[in-house]
Amino acid sequence: MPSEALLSVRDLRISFGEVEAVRGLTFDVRPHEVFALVGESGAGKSLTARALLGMAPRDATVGGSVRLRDNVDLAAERGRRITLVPQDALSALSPVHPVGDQLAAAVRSVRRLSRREAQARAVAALDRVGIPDAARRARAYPHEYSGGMRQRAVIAMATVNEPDVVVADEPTTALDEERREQVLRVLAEQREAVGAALVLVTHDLDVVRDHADRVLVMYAGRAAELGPVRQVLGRPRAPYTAGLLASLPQDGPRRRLPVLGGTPPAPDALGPGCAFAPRCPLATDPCHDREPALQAVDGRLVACHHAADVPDPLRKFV
Ligand SMILES: Nc1ncnc2c1ncn2[C@@H]1O[C@H](COP(=O)(O)OP(=O)(O)OP(=O)(O)O)[C@@H](O)[C@H]1O
Repeated sequence: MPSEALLSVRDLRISFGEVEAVRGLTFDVRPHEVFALVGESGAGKSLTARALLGMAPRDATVGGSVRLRDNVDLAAERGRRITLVPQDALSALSPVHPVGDQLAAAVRSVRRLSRREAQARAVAALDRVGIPDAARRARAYPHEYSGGMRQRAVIAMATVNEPDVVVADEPTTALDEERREQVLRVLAEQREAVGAALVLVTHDLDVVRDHADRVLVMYAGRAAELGPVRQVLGRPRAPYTAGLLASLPQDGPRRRLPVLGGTPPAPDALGPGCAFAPRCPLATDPCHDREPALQAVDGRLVACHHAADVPDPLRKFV
């Protein structure tokens, strides 16, 4: 896998007034990889994902930098070299235009093509994502699509212009389990077909394990652990990652053990120490006093004073 970064994020900070919700993230997204952002609700995943597209909320102050290779302007490349698959497909589609017209408009926004040519590309894109009878369905409106079909249409929209990076923000949250798998499969197929990298935002470690190459585990707006999925999930070095892993079902997809007690802190209630310390079984005095820096341990980066002591999660934390 080429190591030159496609997208470089340096010391990304996103704040609302005095409150910092994303607190200094640094990472690269490499060509063709699937890079997962994982963490509990409120960790800052969506804010980070949006910042990658230059789409932070209006009232947010954004510090640090996000750069695409070649140093091009992110906002200008949104929809072209970097695209979004949002959580809620309806929000990405206009209710007043047929789906095919919306795709054709996306095509014509970056290529000089006739309406007919763009429409043909739109139908082909819908066909590729598995919309049955695509030529007819292209003339239908979003409300005439099922939830799974809408999400696939949004994937078609995000990949039709063959971007370098697709950012998918919890693309399957609104779907039932069967459709979830279908949509993830379609997303993987389309990403491969156009040769894009994928930034996949999820709170689900099963999805990370099955679909991602590298993972950034976020906690309270910071990186807890960052590295190849096999290393990070195979032998976590951040107690937070270990706790998340131990919460995975042991004998069936529906059972989640309540291993990680407590809830993440609100961004306006952080103390001087490690944000995870109040929930961490390994926490000692230094953890409450000073935030750990990211350090390289065992082929990944970890922010933990006890990175070297984190036990096998499934023995110790359950
Ligand atoms: N517009 C906003 N104004 C103020 N605070 C915000 C705003 N948007 C997000 N936040 C805060 O920033 C933090 C991170 O939010 P974000 O949506 O990125 O979390 P997340 O990890 O994506 O969670 P979820 O899985 O629930 O979507 C949260 O505490 C949230 O309350």
